Amino acid sequence: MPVRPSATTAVSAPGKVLLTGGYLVLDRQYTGTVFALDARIHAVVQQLQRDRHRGSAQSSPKDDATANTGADETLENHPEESVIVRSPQFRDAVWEYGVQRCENGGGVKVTQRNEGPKNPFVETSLNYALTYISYVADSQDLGSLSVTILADNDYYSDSRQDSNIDSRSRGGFHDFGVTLQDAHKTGLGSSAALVTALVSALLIHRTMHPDDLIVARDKLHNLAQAAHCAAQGKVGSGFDVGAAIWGSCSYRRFSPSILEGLGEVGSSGFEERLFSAVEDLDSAHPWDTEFMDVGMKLPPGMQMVLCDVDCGSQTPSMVRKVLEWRKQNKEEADLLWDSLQANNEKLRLELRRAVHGRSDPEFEAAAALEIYKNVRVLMQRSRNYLKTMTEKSGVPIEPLVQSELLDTVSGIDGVIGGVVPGAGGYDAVVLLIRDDAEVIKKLNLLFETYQSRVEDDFGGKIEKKVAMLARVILCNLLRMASTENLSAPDGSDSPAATAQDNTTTTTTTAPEHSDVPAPSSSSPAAAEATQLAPNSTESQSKEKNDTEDFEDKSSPREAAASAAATPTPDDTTTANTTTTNVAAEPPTSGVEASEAPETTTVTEGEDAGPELVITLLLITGARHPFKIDKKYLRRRSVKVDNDDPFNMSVYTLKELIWREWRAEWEPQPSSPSSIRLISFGKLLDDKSPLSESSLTHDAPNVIHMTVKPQEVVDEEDAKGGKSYSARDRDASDRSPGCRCIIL
Ligand SMILES: Nc1ncnc2c1ncn2[C@@H]1O[C@H](COP(=O)(O)OP(=O)(O)O)[C@@H](O)[C@H]1O
Ligand SMILES: C[C@@](O)(CCOP(=O)(O)OP(=O)(O)O)CC(=O)O
Repeated sequence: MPVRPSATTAVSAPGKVLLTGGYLVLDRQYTGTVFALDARIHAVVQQLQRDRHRGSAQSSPKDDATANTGADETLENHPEESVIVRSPQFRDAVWEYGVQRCENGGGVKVTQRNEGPKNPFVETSLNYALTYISYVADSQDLGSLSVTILADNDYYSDSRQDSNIDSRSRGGFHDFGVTLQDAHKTGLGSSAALVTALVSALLIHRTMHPDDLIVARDKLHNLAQAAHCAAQGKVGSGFDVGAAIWGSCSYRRFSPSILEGLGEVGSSGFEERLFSAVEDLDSAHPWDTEFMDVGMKLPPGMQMVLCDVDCGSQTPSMVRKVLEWRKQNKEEADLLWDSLQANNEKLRLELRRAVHGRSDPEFEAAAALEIYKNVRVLMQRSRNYLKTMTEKSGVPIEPLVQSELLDTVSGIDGVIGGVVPGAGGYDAVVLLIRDDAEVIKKLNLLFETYQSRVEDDFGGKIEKKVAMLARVILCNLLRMASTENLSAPDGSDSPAATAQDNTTTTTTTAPEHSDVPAPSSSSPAAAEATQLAPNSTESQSKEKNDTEDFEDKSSPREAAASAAATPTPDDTTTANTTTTNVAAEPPTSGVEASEAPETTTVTEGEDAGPELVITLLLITGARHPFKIDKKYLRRRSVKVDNDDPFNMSVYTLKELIWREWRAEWEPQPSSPSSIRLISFGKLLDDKSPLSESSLTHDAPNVIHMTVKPQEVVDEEDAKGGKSYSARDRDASDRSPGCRCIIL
């Protein structure tokens, strides 16, 4: 019996640090400033194959993940569908689920088969993602799946760090040597990144093509929020899931009512309610999350350092207590909340001023110094308000031991300021420092011998300090990469390693980007690439005018686009000391610098006329600016009414792009019609004039560009331009291949 290789989909999502806005952000009246970090959680989903002739399922030798898990993944033992989830960095971290469909539209529910502790975040993610998938897919055959979760090392304090320093510096995934329950979290938001990566991987695996991830971000956000909220007991604002999808931003939460009526998985009609929530179809409760200043970064010359104090705090119980106090002391609390919000906003704007100022050559050193001074003062004020909140609510938000630590580090030359991030407590402190190795050295020296001397007001203790880092990610633009980086600790026979094998195999068919596995030309994969965006789920999703709500007109999509330089996972694990540098600006993709916009000097006296400025964003993350005006058009003999580029059709724009194709991009397609342009989540239609799209005159317009693989074009041609729907396929029909998307 032939054994077919499995498809593999890998998605990773970043962790977060809520610099300011803890507790405030739970209320829609206020916002939180969140930075996405270079520590990521990766979810690798593999299809396990079913032998239809015998009615049983079978995994290929490469798929067989039983070797080091103790779980029996041979599907012959489980004729019904099953999902096996493993976290190979932890002991006994295997969850084996049977999959059932509930009556009366109750959705899909998984039931843990093996003994051992439950994992509510994994279980809820599976329930929500599989319910959604089975609802939108015509085929009811979900197939059986193997899922591997891998977390970048900074998510957990490693008690065996010294002995593992080599593996840390190698950047591999640690084997933490303990159960998940015994692992010490560092507060980077493991559950939010896990849920986001997992539901996204599952959805992409079964319902969409990776290219469509860009346009599906809202949907993935909604599903991840719903799943995380349910698993977490509905206490959070969702800023962590928001950052996992959109990256660093100023976040305003969604109205809780959006998810209130969802009910439990299994309850009658759950699948329809979930679908409606994910697709944003309920006009009475539209999604109203706001992501402002997306792609926010730190000023050049500034770094962010997270110091893990390895103690831990219970955020949900702290939240409950603070909210209770606020309820009982409304006036006083409102005053405090308003003052803190105003201060936090000032801090954000000051950082922003520094970012924009420093990139201007006219910006003077004196101005930079003034901004740093202001940042320091504002961070100190933020701390004062949090201290008041601590005293009033009786919750250890900034307890004395943390105050002592922050005061001590603030005394170091080069430390601009520090706060307790998020809910505060004994998790971590976050510092803004001068981007200088000397400062890091001094911090490391301090931490080596640091001893707390105060008696804590809540009885807490700092037993141990690990200064550890997270580089701030500008934003989390869709990225495709190979899963080669995803090798589980020592696990050559783990699913992650299997994914690597598959990738290697698959990438041999990839003509251009070694990190973008191309579909095999002989497989239906090529068809997958074209069919998904316009299908049911996408077309039903409500199109938002992103710019409307955003303070500085930087919509998630625009800003996602501007984050072309998002580091790939291999950039993310370079820590080689206990303190890692936080780069203020991640390395750029290298294309941008050499690509100055086309400049067009207009003859004196001649009006340059309307001008269309575009930043073309490639799937690799590279950006290319275009400025199209009268002169540009004339030089290329392109005739357009009134020489107005907005009167060009989308197809003419494609032709221009095609004519100016860059060698460093992916291979030039055989015709402009293979180019797909996406603006504000909408595929631009060839025939429409640009004036009918959402492009504006007064800002660079970010347009995402993807190229249809040649096999797709050939297949479409053969079929008279028609592609079949993803819904028409079932699990086993999916093509072999491997894809990895970094959110
Ligand atoms: N690597 C992992 N593999 C599987 N589940 C994980 C992993 N990391 C975290 N989780 C899940 O997330 C939970 C921690 O979530 P939570 O308490 O909200 O902490 P955090 O603040 O890190 O999000 C764990 O109990 C587990 O259910
Ligand atoms: C209190 C909060 O406003 C911020 C909590 O931030 P943390 O970064 O402390 O979150 P956890 O990783 O879940 O502990 C709650 C919220 O907004 O969800």
